[in-house]
Amino acid sequence: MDVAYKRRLPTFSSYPCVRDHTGIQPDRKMSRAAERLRLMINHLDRSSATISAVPTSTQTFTSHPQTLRFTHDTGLLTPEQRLFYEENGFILIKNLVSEEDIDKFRKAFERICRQEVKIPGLVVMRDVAIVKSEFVPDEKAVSKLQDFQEDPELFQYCNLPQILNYVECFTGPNIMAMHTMLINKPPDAGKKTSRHPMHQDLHYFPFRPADSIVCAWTAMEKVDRQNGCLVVLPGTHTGTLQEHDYPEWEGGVNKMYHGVRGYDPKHPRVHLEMEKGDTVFFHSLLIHGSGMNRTQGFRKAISCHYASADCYYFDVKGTSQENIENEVKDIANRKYGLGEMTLKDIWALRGRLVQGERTSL
Ligand SMILES: CC(C)CC(=O)SCCNC(=O)CCNC(=O)[C@H](O)C(C)(C)COP(=O)(O)OP(=O)(O)OC[C@H]1O[C@@H](n2cnc3c(N)ncnc32)[C@H](O)[C@@H]1OP(=O)(O)O
Ligand SMILES: Nc1ncnc2c1ncn2[C@@H]1O[C@H](COP(=O)(O)OP(=O)(O)OP(=O)(O)O)[C@@H](O)[C@H]1O
Ligand SMILES: O=C(O)CCC(=O)C(=O)O
Ligand SMILES: [Fe+2]
Ligand SMILES: [Mg+2]
Repeated sequence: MDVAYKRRLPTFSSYPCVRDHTGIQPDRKMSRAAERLRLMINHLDRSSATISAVPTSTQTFTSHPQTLRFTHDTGLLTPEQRLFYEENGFILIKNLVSEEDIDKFRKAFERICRQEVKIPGLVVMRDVAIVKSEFVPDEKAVSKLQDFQEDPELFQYCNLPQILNYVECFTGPNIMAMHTMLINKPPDAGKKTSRHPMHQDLHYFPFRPADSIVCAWTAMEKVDRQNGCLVVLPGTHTGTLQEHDYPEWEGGVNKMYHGVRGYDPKHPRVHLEMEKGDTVFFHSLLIHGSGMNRTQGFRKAISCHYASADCYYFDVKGTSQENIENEVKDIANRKYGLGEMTLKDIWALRGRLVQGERTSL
């Protein structure tokens, strides 16, 4: 862990993830402070939980009221886990997706790469470093799949009950799967194009509120600093959406891989090293990216962005998101001849209800 981040951490001694920054040990013994917090939270109203005292250490309590703004009480998250997400904007759950499921997703991915199946709406991306070379129908040519909502096997990921149980803690009970990806980060070809610049996913979404949008990202194999694990800037979910643009990287940047403008590489960051099946849930404003893949393997992860079905669309014209909208529109026009379709129509067609009622999105 970065030393700078360690210094920033609160002194709350039972703070989850402090020591290994990789996850919660659900069976870790709760401290007295956390137990008191749990009792307090139990007395609170579900939707507008307000706690009148928050432990800043095992001994002392501040008198400042704090609102639990980012999490819902569904009975699943422990008080420590809720506080962790509230403060950091992400939470890592170990061993959430089974080996069998992941192997099934991997096989489905390979069939798509070999072009044995054709999935409507699916986007197959190649890394910018190899995009001009001859195409071979092999997983080595594919850096990412996007929009697999019409693939019955891959889409099972978005419906996994153990994932949805966590998602509900951030979105509430009506849940839409809005955006799906299988990322196959290739071995870096020497130009660092396998990196994903630091960004906020909200930049891509024409719907709100930001607090009701969460990403589930599951490692399909061991991911570490060597093969380019996720890198997050803890606490940045409490800020606002920043301007995004292509980073000025000598070796080139992948299409639509915008990064936050003026990214400060000295900002404290946390590398999320994960085992196969571990899953991180993170807020749509959390600044994150991933480093280059220094191995010869293709680093695989599967993810879904969920939003509360109660979210609403808005017109991004005149906002910082206009640049990405123009790129998306350009591509959609070239591919499908967009015609009268708006960005909102495209998202509404792509989104799938996975729990509860489709109230708005
Ligand atoms: C929260 C979430 C949304 C965050 C993110 O996912 S950030 C990244 C989002 N990225 C995307 O949505 C990218 C989606 N990708 C795509 O739509 C496609 O892969 C395309 C970039 C349009 C390429 O489509 P494809 O069917 O392969 O079309 P073509 O082979 O005719 O290529 C069209 C022009 O695009 C270029 N291209 C293809 N792949 C890349 C690349 N990786 N980086 C940079 N440029 C690329 C390609 O060279 C071609 O350019 P020209 O020859 O027309 O100049
Ligand atoms: N100018 C930039 N704009 C946006 N994001 C950037 C910029 N420079 C680097 N990043 C991102 O910062 C993160 C860390 O970059 P780096 O290449 O150092 O990753 P790393 O290899 O995981 O770290 P390390 O080399 O310390 O192991 C990556 O997500 C990278 O894409
Ligand atoms: O898997 C990764 O490298 C991160 C991908 C990501 O953050 C994204 O596509 O939005
Ligand atoms: Fe992202
Ligand atoms: Mg580095």
